Amino acid sequence: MSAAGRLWLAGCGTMAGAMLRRWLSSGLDPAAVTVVRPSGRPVAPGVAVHAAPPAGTPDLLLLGFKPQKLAEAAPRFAPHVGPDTILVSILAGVELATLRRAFPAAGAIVRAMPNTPVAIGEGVVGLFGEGGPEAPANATVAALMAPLGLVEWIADEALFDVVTALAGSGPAFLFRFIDALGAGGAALGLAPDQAARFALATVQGAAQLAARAEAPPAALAEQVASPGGSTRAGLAVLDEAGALARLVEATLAAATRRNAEMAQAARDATA
Ligand SMILES: NC(=O)C1=CN([C@@H]2O[C@H](COP(=O)(O)OP(=O)(O)OC[C@H]3O[C@@H](n4cnc5c(N)ncnc54)[C@H](OP(=O)(O)O)[C@@H]3O)[C@@H](O)[C@H]2O)C=CC1
Ligand SMILES: O=C(O)[C@@H]1CCC=N1
Repeated sequence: MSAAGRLWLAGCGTMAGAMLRRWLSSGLDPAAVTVVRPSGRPVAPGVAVHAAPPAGTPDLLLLGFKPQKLAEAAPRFAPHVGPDTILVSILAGVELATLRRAFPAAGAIVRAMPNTPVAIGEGVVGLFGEGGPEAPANATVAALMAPLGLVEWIADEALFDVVTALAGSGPAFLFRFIDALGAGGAALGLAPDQAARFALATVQGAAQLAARAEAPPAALAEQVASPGGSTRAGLAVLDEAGALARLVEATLAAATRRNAEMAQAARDATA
């Protein structure tokens, strides 16, 4: 049995599957886990998989389906959620109030926003719960999330959509940057496969250096850019009229807006 007791995953696709992989590789007993997914596809040795909720009540139910599925799925799971069940939702956008309406009997509800690097214990998990970080259920959730990477509580639920854009979607934006770095090198004559390898290793090394350094990333950039040198010429392009900063802010703003739209759609669908 895990620290969270009997753990049910409602949906086990890309994101919940990544979380489960890390939990299992960090020692979670597969016998404590039940996955409910319409396809009934097997997940991992020892993990029970059902196409519909089986009899019983989990200690912790993780909602891992798409926000658009909430109205359809909630009535199927709600009868299995009681006052001793902690409900954890990774649904982008969907607010605590909507979840509480859909699962009125839940003992506690916590929103969690993970990202796919949790699969290797290098992810980010933002948390927001009904009772604040000190509520007993929230300590259980934080302990469950601990092996996944950086786990932090968010002070204000209104900011959860921004957390989702930055950390939840963030890996996709960085994967694009890795591709763009490689494609840029290839456009200037490098063999595409070599450019792709150099781009990935450069991003990996820079991220690890930044994570270990005491200096902030801006200072590390200055260390690379010799006065009058070539890096400075490249940075000038990224910095011209705040080009990169504006592009990234617009990217996060678009993703944040979409999270709010999905929240509204979930509110409407469950009203
Ligand atoms: N992908 C990501 O990087 C991130 C995703 N999220 C959130 O995670 C959630 C899942 O996204 P993602 O993993 O990408 O999506 P996937 O499409 O990969 O997985 C969706 C899962 O939901 C299951 N499912 C569909 N309908 C139901 C239902 N009625 N009851 C139970 N399970 C159902 C599917 O079952 P089956 O496998 O049988 O088809 C599948 O396992 C979303 O809410 C998203 O906002 C949050 C952070 C990051
Ligand atoms: O794209 C999505 O909607 C989800 C939210 C964060 C990452 N994937």
